[in-house]
Amino acid sequence: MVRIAFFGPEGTFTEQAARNLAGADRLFPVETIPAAFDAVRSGAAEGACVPVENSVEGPVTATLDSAVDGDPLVAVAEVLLPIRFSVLTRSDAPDPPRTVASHPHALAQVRDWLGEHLPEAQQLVASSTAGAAVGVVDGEYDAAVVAPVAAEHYPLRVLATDVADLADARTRFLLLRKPGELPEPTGADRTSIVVAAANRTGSLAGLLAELAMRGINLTRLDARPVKGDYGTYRFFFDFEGHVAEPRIADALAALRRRSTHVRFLGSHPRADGVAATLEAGAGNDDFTAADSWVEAVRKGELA
Ligand SMILES: O=C(O)C(=O)Cc1ccccc1
Repeated sequence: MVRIAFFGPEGTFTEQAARNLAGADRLFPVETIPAAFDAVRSGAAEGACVPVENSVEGPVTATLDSAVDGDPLVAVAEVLLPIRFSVLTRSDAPDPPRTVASHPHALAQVRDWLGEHLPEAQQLVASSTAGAAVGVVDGEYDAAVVAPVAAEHYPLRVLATDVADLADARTRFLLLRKPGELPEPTGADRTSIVVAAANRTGSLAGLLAELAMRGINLTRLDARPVKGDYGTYRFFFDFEGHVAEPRIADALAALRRRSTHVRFLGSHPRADGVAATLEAGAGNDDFTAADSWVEAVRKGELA
């Protein structure tokens, strides 16, 4: 049976995302995001579900760092979840709670709500939202900010539901596998890569120009420091399109010529189904026709 590791424990938003992507039967929790990657790398799981970015806090840095730190994995699917929180407490905890714990991305998304409703509670960082719920059960914290589904997993009292500072907060999650057959292009795809840019004038601009010239629309750009090499960065690019399409393949080849450190992180359908923007001359047929023209020139058939 295909087993899918998710960033747990049970009751995280990532579990909800993994259910949407792969069904509920074959999932198992691991404690950290790097452990989810390692489960696939070691063969303990065939896939892993991890959060990658949210609309309030931005990138999930543990996911970006895990994508470059070991053997390559690729994203084959994604899901976008609207994020609203519940706040859970133990029935014998102080009222109001003196401490409230959660994943840092969750705390960032309920800062105003906590300021208004639990202004005295000390905010503590937990490994995940559900990890915070476990901490409340164990008496480590008084309250936890969690995914609504966590209330089904842990014997805790619901203090509040539907909590969110921003009404349309969303998080995007990825399903990762070892490199292999890629998902078919759909016309509404996303490609992800990570590139090491040299520390010299214009090197990032040069990488971006390769995409812009080919009419490729960027959907995300994040920088992460290269550990142990102060002042150097890797750049994570997400852009519209699939590596099976000539403009994307052409751009990847150009990036590869500019930087020997390019890692392909996957081409897969977008969860929001938004079709790729196609500039005039950047379609598959345009590339095929242009290649045929060059071929004819080479053969001396055209001038
Ligand atoms: O901790 C969780 O439940 C996660 O899956 C990570 C996360 C945290 C906050 C919002 C969305 C995802």
